[in-house]
Amino acid sequence: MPRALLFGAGSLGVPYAWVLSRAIGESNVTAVCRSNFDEASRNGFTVHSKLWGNDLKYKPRIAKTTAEAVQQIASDAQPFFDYVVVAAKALPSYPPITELIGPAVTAGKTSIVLLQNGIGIEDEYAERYPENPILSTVAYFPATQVSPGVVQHREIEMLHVGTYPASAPAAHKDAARNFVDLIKQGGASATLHDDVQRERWGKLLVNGPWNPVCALTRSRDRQFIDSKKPDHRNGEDALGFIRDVMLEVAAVARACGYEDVDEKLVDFQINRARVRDLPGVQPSMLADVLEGRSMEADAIVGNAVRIAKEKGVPVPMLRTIYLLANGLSESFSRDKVPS
Ligand SMILES: NC(=O)C1=CN([C@@H]2O[C@H](COP(=O)(O)OP(=O)(O)OC[C@H]3O[C@@H](n4cnc5c(N)ncnc54)[C@H](OP(=O)(O)O)[C@@H]3O)[C@@H](O)[C@H]2O)C=CC1
Ligand SMILES: CC(C)(CO)C(=O)C(=O)O
Repeated sequence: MPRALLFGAGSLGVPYAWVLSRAIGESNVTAVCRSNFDEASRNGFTVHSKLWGNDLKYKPRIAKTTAEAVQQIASDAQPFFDYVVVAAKALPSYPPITELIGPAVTAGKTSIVLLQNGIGIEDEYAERYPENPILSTVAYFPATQVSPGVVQHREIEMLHVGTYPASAPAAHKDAARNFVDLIKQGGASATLHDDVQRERWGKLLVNGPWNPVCALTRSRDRQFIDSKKPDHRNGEDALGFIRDVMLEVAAVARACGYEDVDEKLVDFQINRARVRDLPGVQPSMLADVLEGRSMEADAIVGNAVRIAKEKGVPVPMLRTIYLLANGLSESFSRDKVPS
């Protein structure tokens, strides 16, 4: 049976590790936990899902570090991990996540699965682990850890999976296919892509504007839409602004060769939020702001602004919300430094 290690046991990681535990058994899943270590060690995890059902409980192995996780399986018949699933936020840290997962990555054997939003996040893993399959994924899965080890999920579940880079060798392509099969065996939806970057850009249409705007306004998506409906006095409307930012992201995607990230896809993505019931979805960056935590400003917005600059695509609105979101995120770290 394959073995999987979860690094980042939070809103997204906990439900996907539940899916993996259904496919390979909870004893073959290990979760590295930080703030929810005590709770997870005592009671395991619980997922409440509008799609999969409430009170879904499971108890994988729990470790404080990847080194401890490796130690726990050292005397087993298969003493290595087939998958290291990274579902921590894509934030700069010291030491970096690429290094923290090191003890659990066996050269040529372990697939590193990036369960993270954003664009341009894979390079550091591909550089550090050139012999390992890097599986880049895009999750449509609105979820929030509501108390330690307990996650609430609503509305939609779909995982898009592909190798990084798209031109990876055949063995890496096989690893991506096997991972998709596991997710499906666990009862969730997954789609394999030859080039998953197109899906990353398609999702960035959503996260690029919604995550920072919801964080900056402390509003869920539908709440922000309702904050300013089209108005005869000044003609401004909140949803129209989001659409304009999405069009900037789409222009960058097209400059990278993804021609079908177009106005039609923008309208599809914008409609998903428009038809939601109040209060709407809480993007992960809003969850961070409400907890006073750093936000993925670079992974989700800054990298797109940088790529736009390289390609000569003007993105004035995206640049503005990037600088504001980055400033807000930095303020949380500043607050933590004793004066
Ligand atoms: N939430 C959502 O609805 C969705 C999120 N995403 C993306 O998924 C990724 C994960 O987001 P999300 O699940 O919301 O984030 P969360 O903050 O809910 O979870 C991240 C987890 O990673 C843990 N972690 C971070 N650093 C370390 C470390 N050094 N050692 C051990 N554990 C660590 C955190 O622990 P601690 O609690 O101690 O900080 C936390 O449990 C992000 O890229 C996000 O953009 C994508 C789609 C939907
Ligand atoms: C917007 C959402 C919830 C979509 O799944 C997401 O990706 C996030 O919270 O970062």
